[in-house]
Amino acid sequence: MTNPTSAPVKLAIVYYSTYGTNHAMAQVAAEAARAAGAEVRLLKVAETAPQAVIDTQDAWKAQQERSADVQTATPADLEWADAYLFSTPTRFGGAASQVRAFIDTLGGLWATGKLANKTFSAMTSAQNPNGGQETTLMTLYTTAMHWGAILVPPGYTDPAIFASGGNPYGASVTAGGQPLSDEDRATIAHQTRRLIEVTARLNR
Ligand SMILES: Cc1cc2nc3c(=O)[nH]c(=O)nc-3n(C[C@H](O)[C@H](O)[C@H](O)COP(=O)(O)O)c2cc1C
Repeated sequence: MTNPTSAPVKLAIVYYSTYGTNHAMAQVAAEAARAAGAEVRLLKVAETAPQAVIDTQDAWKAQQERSADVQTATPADLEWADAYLFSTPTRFGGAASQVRAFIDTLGGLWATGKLANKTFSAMTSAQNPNGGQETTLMTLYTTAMHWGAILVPPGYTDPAIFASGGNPYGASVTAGGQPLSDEDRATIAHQTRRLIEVTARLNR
């Protein structure tokens, strides 16, 4: 557990979600992080798809409305935080371009060393159980290494990971429009608590 006498860990949860899966994953993480004593900013990245395209899909439009009140991530949020948890749909084996577009705004922070020594963990979802979750997570961890981040993947540090597909790189939901399973929720909560705990130790 985190040390109650130290300052709370500041966690930025940064996600993109077209249909709601990664939004739900981010919400589970936020709940777990707050329960672990962290100060949390739950942040979506800006949409980059044209509204005319979004309007052709009811499910995409519905998710846009559900997340209307969620703050949009800015570089200042990453400067504020000392821990980052990213969550993105898998797109052809990589992160959604909306997430990459946000990452591409971070050059200034990187150049001034403001992304260094932050902790970093990542989650994803894909339509298929072997649809590229691991490669997506690796692309995000590769980016975090360029920042000088301290990677905090879950590994096999909790039985919940085995029950939800056994991905040691990060929570990986098989997305079919269904609500998150209890197993997925437990894995996300564990990954988040571990990120908070490791960050708290570093902060001490
Ligand atoms: C352009 C595009 C590419 C995708 N590529 C993959 C893929 O490579 N493998 C896979 O299993 N699912 C793929 N999917 C399905 C998404 O991963 C799935 O819709 C997403 O995980 C749902 O997350 P969300 O509800 O947060 O949007 C793709 C979807 C889109 C729109």
